[in-house]
Amino acid sequence: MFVGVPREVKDHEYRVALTPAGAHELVARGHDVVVETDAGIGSGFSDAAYRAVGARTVPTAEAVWRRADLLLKVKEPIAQEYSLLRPDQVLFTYLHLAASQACTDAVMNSGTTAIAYENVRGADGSLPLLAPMSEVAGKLAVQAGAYHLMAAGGGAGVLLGGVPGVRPAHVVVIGAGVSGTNAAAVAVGMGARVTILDLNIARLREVDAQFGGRVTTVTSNKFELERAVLDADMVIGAVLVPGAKAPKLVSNSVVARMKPGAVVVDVAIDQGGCFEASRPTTHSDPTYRVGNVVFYCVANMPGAVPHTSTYALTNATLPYVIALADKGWRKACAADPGLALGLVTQSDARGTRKRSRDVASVG
Ligand SMILES: NC(=O)C1=CN([C@@H]2O[C@H](COP(=O)(O)OP(=O)(O)OC[C@H]3O[C@@H](n4cnc5c(N)ncnc54)[C@H](O)[C@@H]3O)[C@@H](O)[C@H]2O)C=CC1
Ligand SMILES: CC(=O)C(=O)O
Ligand SMILES: [Mg+2]
Repeated sequence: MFVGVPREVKDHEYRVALTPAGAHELVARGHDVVVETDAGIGSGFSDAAYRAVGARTVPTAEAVWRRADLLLKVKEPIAQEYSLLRPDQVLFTYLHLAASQACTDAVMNSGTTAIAYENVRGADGSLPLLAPMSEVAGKLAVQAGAYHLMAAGGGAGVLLGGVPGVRPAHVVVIGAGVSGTNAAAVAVGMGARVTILDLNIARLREVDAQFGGRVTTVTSNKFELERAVLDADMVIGAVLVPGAKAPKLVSNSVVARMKPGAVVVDVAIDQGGCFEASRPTTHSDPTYRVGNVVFYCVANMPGAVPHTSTYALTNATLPYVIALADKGWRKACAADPGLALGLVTQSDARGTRKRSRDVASVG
């Protein structure tokens, strides 16, 4: 099978979907690997490193998309890539269709068979291809939020950990899943006072045990959410309803009453964000203000630390890539129902059909 890896084109996106080690594995199994020139450079992999393991490098994205039976990406296709989507190809990448009608239309109309990383499930119901990037984004959320909480970063000028005699910042995390608990760990490590909210009490029990009482856990409801957000110096949005748009949990009227100079980091922005005022931003221009509150809503946060993120992502994706390349998507999905859950569009004799699960969630 021809496996293609184009260079990522989203703003400041330096990850790549396959490492030279992954290419080596595929070539050893008899597959042809085609990588766009400089696709790996942002993650520290030269073209020569890919060629050394038997992959070919080609100068244009068009050449990769044209040849590949299995097209590996990191981020969803953006407008300049829509015309490259085609039938008779399997696209394996993050898609986040619930947040983008334009991308949904492009993928559906192209006739491609698309499998979304973020929808693939492990046997235990976990999200094995989302988790590594949620770990990265959760940790980065506090790092980015702490920067923007400084006066020069647009925030109130509060040091996360405080100093003896001065209160630390209050960091509120909405969602106690993978990104939320990783954010809490870094915030605790930096000396902040941390509150974490979730609907899932069993999950809060685990978090309480994990942090030995160092984090305040609160069952999420409108009243408690408002109370926590109004007292926060930093709020991290880390909720997920898999396959659906993020629920809008914090209204503009609550934001208007937040502390001046508070910072919101809405990690859940790739599913639409959990604040009414959230809209996607880029690493080039990561923040905007809503009244006196700074919003940071970068939809590809892990792209900023590609030397970490590319390894973390491809460690998780490679077994699935191998299954898709060795067996083809139909047999691979039949053998692994968790992979089949990632299938969002499929090409058949009558054209592409959209799976109903995601149709419902496009808002
Ligand atoms: N911006 C970026 O660069 C990145 C964004 N993400 C996104 O971060 C979000 C979170 O992902 P994970 O942490 O992996 O999800 P997760 O599934 O591990 O955790 C989500 C948590 O949210 C909770 N939740 C759902 N609805 C809630 C509500 N109404 N109130 C309170 N809690 C609620 C769930 O019970 C769960 O514990 C996803 O949208 C994911 O795509 C992930 C990586 C990078
Ligand atoms: C999960 C995701 O969208 C990212 O890593 O950019
Ligand atoms: Mg994203």
